[in-house]
Amino acid sequence: MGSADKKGLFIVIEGIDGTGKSTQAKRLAESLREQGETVLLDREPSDGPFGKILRESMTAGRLSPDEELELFHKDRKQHVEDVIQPALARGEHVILDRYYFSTMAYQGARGFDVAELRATNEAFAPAPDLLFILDLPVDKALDRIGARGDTANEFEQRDALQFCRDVFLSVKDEPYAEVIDSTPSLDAIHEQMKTIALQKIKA
Ligand SMILES: Nc1ncnc2c1ncn2[C@@H]1O[C@H](COP(=O)(O)OP(=O)(O)O)[C@@H](O)[C@H]1O
Ligand SMILES: Cc1cn([C@H]2C[C@H](O)[C@@H](COP(=O)(O)OP(=O)(O)O)O2)c(=O)[nH]c1=O
Repeated sequence: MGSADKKGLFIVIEGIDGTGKSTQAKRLAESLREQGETVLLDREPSDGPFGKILRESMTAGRLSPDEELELFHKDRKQHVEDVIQPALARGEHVILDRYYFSTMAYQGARGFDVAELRATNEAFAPAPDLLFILDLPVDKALDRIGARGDTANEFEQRDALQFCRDVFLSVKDEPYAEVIDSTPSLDAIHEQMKTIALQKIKA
């Protein structure tokens, strides 16, 4: 398949659990397709072999930090080479629900150096053209996913999610980053993201 004369737009949506990433990613893909755009909607961990092992580990029992990080990198390398870059080259827009900023956040929360994680990933994973950072106070996000567990777990979970929220916000000054306050309604947020994405596509 030859490459298109214009590369697709690489759009990434990040944020802590419960900020609305999956919901908004689907809505945005639908809206862009209604505008006649060709869109690949995807996620990380991916549906590839390494991503499957990672997803299984989320219910079967978390892997060690080192094993988990290695798998996220293997998953992303394969995902970038086999899925993301070929789609962009065909002129398709890619909307990705989580990317290496989640590695910086969640594996950073497990003790890895955030700047090092960023450098390692950017050595093989292209920066997005547009990064939506969905932002919400941790307690509101937890309410949305009904994840108010027992107090011990909750405090630990809240601390980790606050760390993740701060990591996502740490890249807000990048030219490709847009922080989206995720307090308003689903529809209001969708309209905001659709407007920004269409402006970039038409530019
Ligand atoms: N802006 C919003 N207002 C109210 N509820 C929301 C909003 N965005 C998402 N939700 C709800 O919060 C929950 C988590 O949404 P989801 O898209 O799965 O978040 P994420 O993928 O970031 O974990 C879902 O029940 C969804 O309907
Ligand atoms: C992409 C990525 C996800 N994750 C974590 C975040 C999520 O808790 C988990 C699975 O992602 P996801 O399916 O998006 O979970 P949720 O819908 O609950 O947000 O994987 C990492 O730890 N590192 C990464 O690099």
